[in-house]
Formats: sequence, C-alpha cells, structure tokens
Amino acid sequence: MQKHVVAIILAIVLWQPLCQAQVGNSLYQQLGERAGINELMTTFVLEIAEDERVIEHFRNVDIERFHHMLGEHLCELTGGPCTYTGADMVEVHRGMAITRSEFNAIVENLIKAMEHHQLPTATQNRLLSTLAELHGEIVGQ
Ligand code: HEM
Repeated sequence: MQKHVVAIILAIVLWQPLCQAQVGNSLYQQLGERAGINELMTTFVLEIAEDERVIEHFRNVDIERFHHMLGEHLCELTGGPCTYTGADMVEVHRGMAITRSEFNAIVENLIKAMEHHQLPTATQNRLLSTLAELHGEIVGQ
C-alpha cells in the first residue's frame, strides 16, 4: 500500500513540470516566433497571389503593408510580444462582401503554406481554430 502511495506522489511530482512546460509552449513559439511567422506569411501571400478564387480582392492592395500587418496580427493573436497596429477585422473587411467559399479558399492557402513549412498537424490545427473564431468578423461584411 505504502509503495502505491509513493508511486502516486512520484507520478504527480514528475507530471507537474511536464504540464507547466506545455502551458509555456505558446502557439507563437510553435510557429517559430516572429521569424517563423514572417516566413509563413510570405508563403501565404504568394499562395493568395496565385489563387484565382480570391485574387480580385487584392488587386489594389499594398502587399508589403498587408504582409507586415498579417504578421503583426498573427503574432499578437498567438500570444507573441507584438501589438497589432492595423485596422480592426470588421472595419478592414467591410464592403468586401467576402463569401464563405472565399474565406475557405484563404484557409486552404494558409494550410498549403503551413504544409510547405512542415508545421506539425497539432500546430496547424491550433492556428486554424484560432482563426476560425474570426470568421464572423470577416465573412459577409
Ligand atoms: C482568418 C482570416 C483573415 C484574417 C486573419 C485577415 C486579416 C487581415 C489583416 C490583419 C489585414 C491587414 C489590415 C490592415 O492593413 O490594417 C487584412 C487585410 C485585408 N484582407 Fe484579410 N483577413 C482574413 C481573411 C480575408 C479574406 C477571406 C479575404 C478575401 C478573400 C481578405 C481580404 C483582405 C484584403 C483585400 C485586405 C487588404 C485591405 C486593404 O489594405 O485595403 N481577408 N486582413
């Protein structure tokens, strides 16, 4: 009996730092911090540029600013040490009448970019679910 108690206490003591390490492992870190996000956004923007389904929206966009703002936004959103200085999501997408299919096309582009950078599936899913929460602020505005 005493052996079991010791084993349980040992398991708890050993398990705790493991759990704490996971909490510290932010999505920002999993994406490779600012440099990783920057590279991911470069590939993402290139994917968008080749996508006939959405390219019309980006015809007159300052791509350099767009790329920078995307990175800043993602950095803040994933727990990184950044302050997003761009426009509010509803405000910037207002009047674009973005459809669900267009939103899905953008998500597909992001998945392609994440695959290109060989991000683990768990990291990809974490990012996708974070962005899915923005759906209502972007589609149909
Ligand atoms: C989760 C999905 C999305 C996120 C997180 C997102 C985020 C952003 C961010 C951070 C900006 C920069 C704002 C600024 O310059 O101040 C932006 C701009 C823009 N977004 Fe999105 N966006 C998303 C989906 C979409 C979709 C689906 C489309 C169209 C198919 C789209 C079209 C645009 C365009 C055209 C701009 C440039 C606006 C301009 O500079 O005038 N976005 N978006």
